[in-house]
Amino acid sequence: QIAIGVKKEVDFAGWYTNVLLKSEMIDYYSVSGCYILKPWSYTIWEEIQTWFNAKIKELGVENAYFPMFVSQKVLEREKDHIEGFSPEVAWVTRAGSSDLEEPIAIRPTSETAMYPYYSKWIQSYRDLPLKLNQWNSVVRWEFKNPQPFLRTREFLWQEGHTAHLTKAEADVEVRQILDLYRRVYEELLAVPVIPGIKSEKEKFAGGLYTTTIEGFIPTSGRGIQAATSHCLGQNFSKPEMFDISVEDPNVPGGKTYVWQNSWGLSTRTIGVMVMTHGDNQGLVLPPRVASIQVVVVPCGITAKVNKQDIYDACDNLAKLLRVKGIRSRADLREGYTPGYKFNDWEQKGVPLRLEIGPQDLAKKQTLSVRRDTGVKAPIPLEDIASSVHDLLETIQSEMFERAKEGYYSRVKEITKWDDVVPTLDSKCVVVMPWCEREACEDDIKERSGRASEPQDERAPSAGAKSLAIPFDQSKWAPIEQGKTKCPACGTDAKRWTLFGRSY
Ligand SMILES: O=C1CCCN[C@@H]1CCCn1cnc2cc(F)c(F)cc2c1=O
Ligand SMILES: [Mg+2]
Repeated sequence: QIAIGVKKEVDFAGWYTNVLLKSEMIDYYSVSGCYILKPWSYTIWEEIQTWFNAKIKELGVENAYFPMFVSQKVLEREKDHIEGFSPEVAWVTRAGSSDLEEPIAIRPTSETAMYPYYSKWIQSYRDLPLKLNQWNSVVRWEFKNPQPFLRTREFLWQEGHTAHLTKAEADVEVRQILDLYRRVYEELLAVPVIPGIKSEKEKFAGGLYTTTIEGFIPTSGRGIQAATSHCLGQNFSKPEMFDISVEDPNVPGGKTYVWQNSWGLSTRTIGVMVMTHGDNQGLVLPPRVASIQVVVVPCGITAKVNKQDIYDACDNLAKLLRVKGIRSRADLREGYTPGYKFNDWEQKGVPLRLEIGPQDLAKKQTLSVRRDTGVKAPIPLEDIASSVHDLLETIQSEMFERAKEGYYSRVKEITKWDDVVPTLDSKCVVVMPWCEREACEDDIKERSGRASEPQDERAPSAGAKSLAIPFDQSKWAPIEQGKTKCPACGTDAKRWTLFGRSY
């Protein structure tokens, strides 16, 4: 079987779907914009779920499940919350041959499904904080061209919805969750992200503020929103919305509306990981989430050697590693050459291959081959489990270091407008001292839409939008309030802000 067939840097979109198909992560599905998640990708989602579930339960979050159907009058409770989104809402209008009395929406997110019941359940401040999460799928009938994991009409995610007595409590939790999201990317997927706050234009309009972790795909030079954690303020608890209030413990007879957060992380995680680490041989999996971390392959089988000895050695090695908690398999398939097997497992992104041939057996060693760098090194079978464990740790951290370099080397500090479009056209993101005025952001999007040199009209490069105002401003020179000017509009700059083309 040929390798991926297209090169990552030549045809990124084609490379991406080929990698997903040849590694058996997905299969296409008969409804457009939907994909089948096969075990090779679903096991990654399970790994993320296991880790994240344990962490949110430490924060006192409990899992629950709300129905996927939302009645029209509930979904459209607050016109302005929903109006921008209504084209994406999918509706059930018929059952069998009979039309429904009134259409029922399939949840695109669950605020409107959940909050009428938050109102019913939360009566006293003793009922706070209420912290529920659900693992489910949501449907958004997007019309932009779909991309597996990144933009699909149904996707898996978790959505957390919490209610607090005070803003201070809500503010703390927003950041606790955002940091868990950062850790999912950086510690499990070896993908670097930049945490920050969204601009007024980019935030969730129904909320008070949106915090985000921003990823970056060097091959396309585009930013990508990796996960979000919103403070909704009292926007959804106020009387004209869902009326979620408790008697105020500090004001006798007083009533206070609860402060809410909502936060989400989706299977977009998997797409970002594939794009970040994949190469022209296919998928490259971070060991931490690989369902098979080590594959052991018998080599050098000829008529002259005792095949069974080699097979037994491979089988025993794989078993020994499994006993030590390393997810390993021996590939003892008959009728396939070692080379065929190498290619197979390289396409599937298995982080480490161990070869055993007659010479290896004689020298009591195995030849290790790293998927991320291709580096080969003999390892003594003595103490093999701890050697392999250490090597997998090294692979994980070096994948992360390389991805960090790929991201941060493409974040360009800009203080003059003329450098913005050329920076975007060179597949980098801009970080600039920005005024944070919404009119300025609209202007930047407009002015950065046209590339600096005439481009193929069919694919005019989309304008830049603000990605995040990083929480950590210490990476750049302090902005002198009242002195440093916004390169786009010349008014006083407030904070360094990331701008870029994005998914
Ligand atoms: O982003 C999150 C995290 C998890 C919980 N929800 C929040 C806000 C979701 C914002 N959003 C995002 N997309 C939507 C699409 C729709 F079709 C629709 F009716 C509503 C929405 C919508 O409210
Ligand atoms: Mg959307």
